Amino acid sequence: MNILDKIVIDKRKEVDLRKSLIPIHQLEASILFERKTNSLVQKLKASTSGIIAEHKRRSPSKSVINQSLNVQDVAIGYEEAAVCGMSVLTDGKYFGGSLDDLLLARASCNLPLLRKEFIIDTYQIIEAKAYGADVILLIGAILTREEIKQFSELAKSLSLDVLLEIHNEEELQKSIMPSLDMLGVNNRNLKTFEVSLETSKQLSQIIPNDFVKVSESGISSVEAIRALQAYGYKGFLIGENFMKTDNPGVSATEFINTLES
Ligand SMILES: O=C(O)c1ccccc1NCC(=O)[C@H](O)[C@H](O)COP(=O)(O)O
Repeated sequence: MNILDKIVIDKRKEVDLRKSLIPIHQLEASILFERKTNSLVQKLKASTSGIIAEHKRRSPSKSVINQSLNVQDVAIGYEEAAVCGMSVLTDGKYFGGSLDDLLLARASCNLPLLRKEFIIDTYQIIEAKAYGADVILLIGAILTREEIKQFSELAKSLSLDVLLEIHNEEELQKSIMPSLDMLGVNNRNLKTFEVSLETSKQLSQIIPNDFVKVSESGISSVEAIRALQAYGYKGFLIGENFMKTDNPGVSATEFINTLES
């Protein structure tokens, strides 16, 4: 069983519990649910750097990355760095995140916020909007085509952007549909945890140009971004490289300054 299978088994239990504690109508009545969202895809299209900076305390591949920072400071730092958007991991068991992290990030910055989660139920999309997200992630490896359609259409009806993540051609062919905004190629092999930017380079040729292309995971240098830009990538999701430092905002600022110089 790979790590995604394990995560999904736990996630189903977690979502069932959350549903029994907070009914959907309560989420829909929250102040944030009605707010106007901020589009990540528009920011990426207009940007020369395309950085989506992640808040990530730990992960299955790296265990501890940084447990000593608070999410508000990280969000403020990323906004000062002028990143295009912030990704907030909300999974607790494997990544040490929470929906409170999303709420605190929302209260601390005006960046487009991606709820980085293993979405397996429409309930989590309603939650994403109610806790301040502008974008949801859908993972091709854990969803059927019917689920991707249902989930992405619900997200669009709530004015949320949709980032669909793939690891290979099969997931891409299964998932392509007009209700997606961005196609993200994850460079991390979830069986071995090895990262290879070749995955993004190889899959770029078969991603239709209607979608903004995002490269995810294992990006730690400006040279890597320049190489990926040549393959049509407009977005770059970076977690560990910023979060392993004492000040992720400063690290992102230096990175973007180098990239744009
Ligand atoms: O990061 C992991 O170990 C991981 C394991 C299993 C499923 C997902 C995982 N990561 C989620 C992500 O997509 C990354 O946090 C994101 O792309 C940033 O990656 P990085 O820059 O390498 O921290």
